[in-house]
Amino acid sequence: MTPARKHTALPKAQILIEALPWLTRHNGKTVVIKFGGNAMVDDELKAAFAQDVVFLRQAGLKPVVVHGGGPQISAQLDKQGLVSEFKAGLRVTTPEAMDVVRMVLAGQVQRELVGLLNQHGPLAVGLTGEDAHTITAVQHRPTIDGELVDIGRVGEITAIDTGAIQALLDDGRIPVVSSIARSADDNHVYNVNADTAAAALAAALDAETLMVLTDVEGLYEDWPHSDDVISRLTATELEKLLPELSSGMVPKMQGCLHAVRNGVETARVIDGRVQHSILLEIFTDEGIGTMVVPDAQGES
Ligand SMILES: Nc1ncnc2c1ncn2[C@@H]1O[C@H](COP(=O)(O)OP(=O)(O)O)[C@@H](O)[C@H]1O
Ligand SMILES: CC(=O)N[C@@H](CCC(=O)OP(=O)(O)O)C(=O)O
Repeated sequence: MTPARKHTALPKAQILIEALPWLTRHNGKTVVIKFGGNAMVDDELKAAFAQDVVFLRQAGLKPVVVHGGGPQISAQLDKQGLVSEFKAGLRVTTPEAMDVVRMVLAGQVQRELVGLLNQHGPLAVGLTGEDAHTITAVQHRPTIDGELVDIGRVGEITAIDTGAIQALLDDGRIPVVSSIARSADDNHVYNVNADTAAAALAAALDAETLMVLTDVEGLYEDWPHSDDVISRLTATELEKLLPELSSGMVPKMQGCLHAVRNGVETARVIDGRVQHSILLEIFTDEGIGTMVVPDAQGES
């Protein structure tokens, strides 16, 4: 090897070797990654996301992707002249809107991500929560100002069957899940918030990590007045903060709390607009977003 090649090879080898403790720690572990619709900013970012997920798979982890698509659904509803309204952070979903939600999530967003992942080999398989009874739900009726409100075909998860996802993982595949659920009697399909679906899947799969990629750096301490990110908080600290949160952060942080209270070791909210944020989060010390951890033993 010429001295010049040695010069460039050494730093590369050092970078690889620095990842060794993380590779060892995460080997064989399941990681649920939620890719938010707002984080799917452009084609380059989506391609980088696919590379990261494939990298995790080739490094011996078991990634499961759950994707969102809120802005993409809103754009399609708009195009079809259907009104789009959110109550308690959830989309009011009429039967016509449900058709659009299903078409956009399963037919467009999921297909695109599966296609990007499969540019690296026959790895990704798409499914919705309807497939193999993966996600079962009942109609969700949120309480707003003390009253139960009907927001249409929005689902509250009652059961998760991890069989199909587990079989795909055992076969070395990367499941890509759309957040649509079925009712137990199979007469209805439901629109489920993708953060909620990702958290429920992470808990049911006994995942090591839930990673939520969004369009902010993490959970801001005093949003929208300051951009100080809370880098780490325990389940109890997060629980106290929940009533103060608004809009898209509510299902995200509720999901993180559910995950760490149900066996997931860490739940993280990170900036999906930063290329390769997943790799930084998993393989380095430079965690860049908000990390939620279970309470220390004896604390609650
Ligand atoms: N405390 C907070 N910290 C950060 N973002 C917040 C906070 N409270 C509300 N938000 C809003 O939540 C949004 C992220 O949620 P959402 O729009 O549902 O994204 P996604 O499509 O990734 O699920 C942010 O863009 C921000 O506008
Ligand atoms: C019930 C409900 O609100 N469902 C969401 C499902 C998609 C989603 O959650 O996408 P993001 O993660 O990109 O926000 C919706 O209809 O927008």
